[in-house]
Amino acid sequence: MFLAHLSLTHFRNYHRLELDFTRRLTLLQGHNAQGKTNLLEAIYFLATSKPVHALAEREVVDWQAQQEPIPFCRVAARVELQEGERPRSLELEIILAPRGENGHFAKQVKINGVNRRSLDLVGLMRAVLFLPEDVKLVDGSPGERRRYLDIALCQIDPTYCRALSAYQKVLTQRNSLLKRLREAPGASRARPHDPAVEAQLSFWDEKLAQHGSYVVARRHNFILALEQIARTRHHDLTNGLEELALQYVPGFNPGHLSAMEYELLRAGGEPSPQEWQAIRTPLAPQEVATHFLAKLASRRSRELAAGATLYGPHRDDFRFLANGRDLRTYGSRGQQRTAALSLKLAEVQAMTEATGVAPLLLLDDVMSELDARRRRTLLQVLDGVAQAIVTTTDWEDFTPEFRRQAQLLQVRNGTVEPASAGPQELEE
Ligand SMILES: Nc1ncnc2c1ncn2[C@@H]1O[C@H](COP(=O)(O)OP(=O)(O)OP(=O)(O)O)[C@@H](O)[C@H]1O
Repeated sequence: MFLAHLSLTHFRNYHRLELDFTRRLTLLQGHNAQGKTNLLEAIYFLATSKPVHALAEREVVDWQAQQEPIPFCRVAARVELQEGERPRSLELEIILAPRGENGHFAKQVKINGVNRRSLDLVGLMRAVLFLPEDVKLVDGSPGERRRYLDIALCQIDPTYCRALSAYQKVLTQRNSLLKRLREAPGASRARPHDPAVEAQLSFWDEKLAQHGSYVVARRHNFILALEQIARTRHHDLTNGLEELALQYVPGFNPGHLSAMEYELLRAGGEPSPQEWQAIRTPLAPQEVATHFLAKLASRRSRELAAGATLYGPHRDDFRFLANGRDLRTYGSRGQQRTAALSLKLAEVQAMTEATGVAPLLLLDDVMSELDARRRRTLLQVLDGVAQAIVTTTDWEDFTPEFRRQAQLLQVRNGTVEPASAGPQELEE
């Protein structure tokens, strides 16, 4: 995968940008608030069709352009998806509703000039993005971690993307049915045994289990694959001091654990080697579906009383453990950041193994937070990636050797120029 050209119009602080990428490694230098993150965000937006921050879609349109009668922004790229393949053009536009009609926008996707759905864009130009705030993956809410898994898996597996979207629709329908039933007069006494109610709920249970079981099995198996790679990365980054483990905590027991093992997992207890073995058993969707349906059937009264779906992948989470301790609770800021970086580096390899094509790696200001050893290890890792675009405020964060190999660009107030006067060492 090679991103050859990027074109931006009215994207955040880029009024207009045409930029060629000429090398495997690109280093973008700029002072604070010049547009380095925005440029990476634009590339990631095109790869995933999702803004970096949930619900931020309309915010990406340049503030100045928002004064125009029909404000819009456009991100386009020319990409070689496979080596030797003809480059494809990908294009994403956000068009805001005319002023006064607040909140509405349209999203338009074109692939090779032809209108397509947003979903068709996902998985073409695959990318992995690391931002300083990714520490939230470790210490933030479960929703942040689920969003991370969904974006990563959608880029790898279109079936996952469809199952997830179907699951979310079914969940909304099922929730509104449960809410209606709870609010109906005499609900708590009569409803659970009403055959019409039973039939309706069974219908939605089937659908929920059908789509949700694929989501659960895929998330579980993906975390197992990520863990294997992340453990090595983390071992290298921490000079062998920390052993990283990832622990998927599904919203119900999908069948690979005993009731006690599952309770221990949810409570965050320290598993024994045998329990770890059980936790790391791969899952098949059919097996998960059976357990999901049984859970829903046995908890029907509870869900009717709550008026909402209480079990399923919308309640999933996962944990980062270093030497057996949960980093969310016990990790220092630096430990949490390193664990998030290990995860992202693992994602690059997992994605390459799953699809046969290496994704684009986007690293925002990654060096400033790492100690000298971690920086050296990261540079070694970058040596092996297919294409990486990396930002920095300071050239000196990167070795002269790295800078010699990289395309050097300077970002200044929404413009990008080749770095004319390179750093001193390079001129020697
Ligand atoms: N929709 C928008 N329209 C115009 N400008 C925007 C928009 N959104 C953000 N900006 C501005 O873009 C500028 C550059 O932001 P960006 O996060 O890319 O900086 P950066 O170069 O990565 O800086 P730092 O090194 O501080 O992280 C900021 O001043 C920000 O206020």
